Amino acid sequence: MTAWPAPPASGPVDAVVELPGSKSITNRALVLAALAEGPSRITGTLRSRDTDLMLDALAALGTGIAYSATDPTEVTVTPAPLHGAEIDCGLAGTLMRFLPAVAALAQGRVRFDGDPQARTRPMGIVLDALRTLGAQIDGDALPFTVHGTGAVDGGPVTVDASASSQFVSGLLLSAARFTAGAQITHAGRPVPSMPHIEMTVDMLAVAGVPVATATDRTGAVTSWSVSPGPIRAVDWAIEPDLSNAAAFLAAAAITGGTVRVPRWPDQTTQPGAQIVSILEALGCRTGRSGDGLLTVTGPPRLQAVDLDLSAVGELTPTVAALCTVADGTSTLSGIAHLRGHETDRLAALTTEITRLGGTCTETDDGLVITGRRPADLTGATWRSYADHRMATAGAALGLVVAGTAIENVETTGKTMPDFPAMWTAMVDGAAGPGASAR
Ligand SMILES: O=C(O)C1=C[C@@H](OP(=O)(O)O)[C@@H](O)[C@H](O)C1
Ligand SMILES: C=C(OP(=O)(O)O)C(=O)O
Repeated sequence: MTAWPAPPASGPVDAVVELPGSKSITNRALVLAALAEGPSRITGTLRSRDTDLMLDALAALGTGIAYSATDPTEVTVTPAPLHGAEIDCGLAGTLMRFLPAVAALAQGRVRFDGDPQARTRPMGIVLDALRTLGAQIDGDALPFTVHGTGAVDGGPVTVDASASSQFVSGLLLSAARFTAGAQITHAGRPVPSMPHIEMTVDMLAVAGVPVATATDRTGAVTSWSVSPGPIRAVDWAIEPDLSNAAAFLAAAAITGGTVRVPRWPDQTTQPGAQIVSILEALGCRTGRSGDGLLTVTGPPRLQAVDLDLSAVGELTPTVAALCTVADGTSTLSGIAHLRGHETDRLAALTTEITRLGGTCTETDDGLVITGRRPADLTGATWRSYADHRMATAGAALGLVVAGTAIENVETTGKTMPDFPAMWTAMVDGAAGPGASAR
């Protein structure tokens, strides 16, 4: 595979970028639809590797999946009795953490596996929790097998979700279908990516499943309780993916240009929405018009930031790329759990930023990055580590560091159907599916 020469920006970019649907909302909607009382129609479905693997997995388990003949983002999901299957999780956290509970509700043997890198992602906690709730499972990491009996007892369970919020979301999504529901208590260091649990709770509420929560002394939610009951069928309209939007908005920030994203939701549980305040802290101007058009304009020089990214860890590669060229030393903290993401993102970012001549060091729970002017950095081949967000972060630096090439840019297909074409269209106005230069 030859590396993709990241297009350099000849000046400030000026573009409108139309983003496909959210990975996190799509995969939650699909799971809820498969467990619902009747058929659900999903529009704006993200069609990418992570979501297509979810569609394939649910179909393999017996769920009816029908695609519109005219719109690939419109899918009708018809629940059916679930049976044994082979499930390929790829590298998707949302599959490996959301589907074991669904598999335990199936009748039959459900074998899970995924990419080589997926086998090292933390899984034991969610599998142990399911065993406590009555499921029979062989294994503690991918590959593992769930011996579904058609029912899960449910009840109280304590988990340490400090390595991933997905442990809690994965139990919550199926909990209403457990015989006794589930009462989940977190015990351990703080749970990262809390907005993603709020997204799960919010979507369950829309599907008629209330989640009762309780907080600890610091005010952090540490327990979630779901009573047994039906999951309502819902016609879901998926919002644009704001975490993927962040990569494109970074192009405005890093080139001193302007990028506009239509359909920016007014209210959302997507943590990616926080990129707006992060870009403001870096020195960008932002604005939102009444029709939902978000505009971000970059400054002549970005300024360093000191940010706790624990709630929005998936934005880290994008933010780290911007800090690499910001004026001053930035500290990004609260993100030790990124060592268990698609790759060890703290190590990967440190290695690749250093490769370009930047200064980045790892701390216990984050990164310290001393910015350089782009002219003081040197183009090189930026490695992706099969991580879509590493690839897009490298592309952002490639706008201003001539000679940057991205190894395995195809890995962006995990959550973006056609990133290279969209990115190129944003930079130079060539025809692309979702981006255009103004
Ligand atoms: O539930 C979800 O959709 C996600 C939760 C988060 O995982 P972690 O809590 O493991 O960071 C996030 O990083 C991931 O991209 C998507
Ligand atoms: C951590 C991420 O993905 P996953 O859903 O595979 O955990 C991500 O998309 O940044």
